[in-house]
Amino acid sequence: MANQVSNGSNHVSTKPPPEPSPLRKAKFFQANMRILVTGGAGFIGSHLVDKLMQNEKNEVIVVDNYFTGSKDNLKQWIGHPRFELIRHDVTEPLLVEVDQIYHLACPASPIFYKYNPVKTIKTNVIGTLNMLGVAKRVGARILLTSTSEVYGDPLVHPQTEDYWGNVNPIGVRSCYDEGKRVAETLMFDYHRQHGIEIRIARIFNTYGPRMNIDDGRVVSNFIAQAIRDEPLTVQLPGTQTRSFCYVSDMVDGLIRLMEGNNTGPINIGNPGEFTMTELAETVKEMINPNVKIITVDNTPDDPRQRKPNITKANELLGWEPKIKLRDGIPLMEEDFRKRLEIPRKK
Ligand SMILES: NC(=O)c1ccc[n+]([C@@H]2O[C@H](COP(=O)([O-])OP(=O)(O)OC[C@H]3O[C@@H](n4cnc5c(N)ncnc54)[C@H](O)[C@@H]3O)[C@@H](O)[C@H]2O)c1
Ligand SMILES: O=c1ccn([C@@H]2O[C@H](COP(=O)(O)OP(=O)(O)O[C@H]3OC[C@@H](O)[C@H](O)[C@H]3O)[C@@H](O)[C@H]2O)c(=O)[nH]1
Repeated sequence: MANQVSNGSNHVSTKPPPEPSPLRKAKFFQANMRILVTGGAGFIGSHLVDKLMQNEKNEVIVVDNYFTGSKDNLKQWIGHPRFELIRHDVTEPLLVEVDQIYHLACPASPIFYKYNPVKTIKTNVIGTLNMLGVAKRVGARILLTSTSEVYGDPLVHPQTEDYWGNVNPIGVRSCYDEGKRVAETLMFDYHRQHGIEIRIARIFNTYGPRMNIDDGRVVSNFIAQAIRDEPLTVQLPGTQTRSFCYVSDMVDGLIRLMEGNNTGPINIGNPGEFTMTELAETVKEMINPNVKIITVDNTPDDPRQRKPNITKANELLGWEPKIKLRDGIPLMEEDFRKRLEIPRKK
């Protein structure tokens, strides 16, 4: 008889195996990895979302309160069947079922994180506790975007991950740097106490297209100033150094860390080190040789030097940055000119 299947016993079934749910054929059901990105409407977050969405097996949920981020950064994904955008503040509890969490939500520019310091520390502490709560409830792996600011004004140079830092606990930057240090502590306590799978990236200064034009960070400031024909404002003394990583390199490093087997903390940054005067001169030379460079007052506790040692990222993740500062600046200039509607002079 057709369709008869014997299982070796006396029982003979005439029924074919059940069809999978018709929902499985729907586009939104094909994902096999659901990923939460907090702060996904921001600068790094939106580039990370772009990369994650390129993989058809990923479904991405962004939560963001739009303090420094914007829906505009995600406009290409809004309405996509594998994408969801939720207006939500991470200081409030969240119930979602996900496999991975990239926890980025936190203002990153010193101007913005100092604007409401109590809110910044709540975001770092309560926000991270809430996201660890999600990870614990659903068994998700969670990656925290910590910062080179956990090294404070570093006395070890370049900075290695085993350096404990030199941080002012009561200064105007503490809401951010101490906030991130507590966030790292919470990550490790949840890991040790509850077995949560954690990943910690210590991100060094990152730049690229989509930064807010008036974000206040140095690369975006200098590029916007050069395009607008305004003096480049080097904060004194100008000899302080930073190391700048292009955003696509950063996103690559974050995904490698999430997918790999190491908890971190791992430095992710570009070791190319520049003084702020050198950066201003480079931007001037590349974008607007007629622009003036002026010096202005600095803010308290500005770190005097910063450069990542990336041996760990290299050995454990096979990662190293590819884009040099001189190759990244023109990519950012193009994006800023488009948004400012100021074309390059012929
Ligand atoms: N860009 C860098 O150079 C750098 C360096 C070190 C660490 N980081 C870290 O990387 C992450 C992303 O930085 P970025 O440069 O993209 O900054 P960003 O300000 O562009 O993005 C942060 C995002 O988080 C959102 N957000 C802030 N508070 C929130 C809250 N309470 N609830 C929900 N959403 C909230 C903002 O609206 C924004 O979309 C941050 O955690 C930052 O500390 C960045
Ligand atoms: O217009 C400006 C702005 C900034 N600066 C200088 O540029 C340097 C870098 O300042 P930024 O504001 O870009 O950034 P910072 O290095 O202070 O903090 C940064 O690094 C670590 C991250 O976690 C933070 O989120 C990020 O903003 C500082 O020495 C600052 O004094 C200028 O010289 N001119």
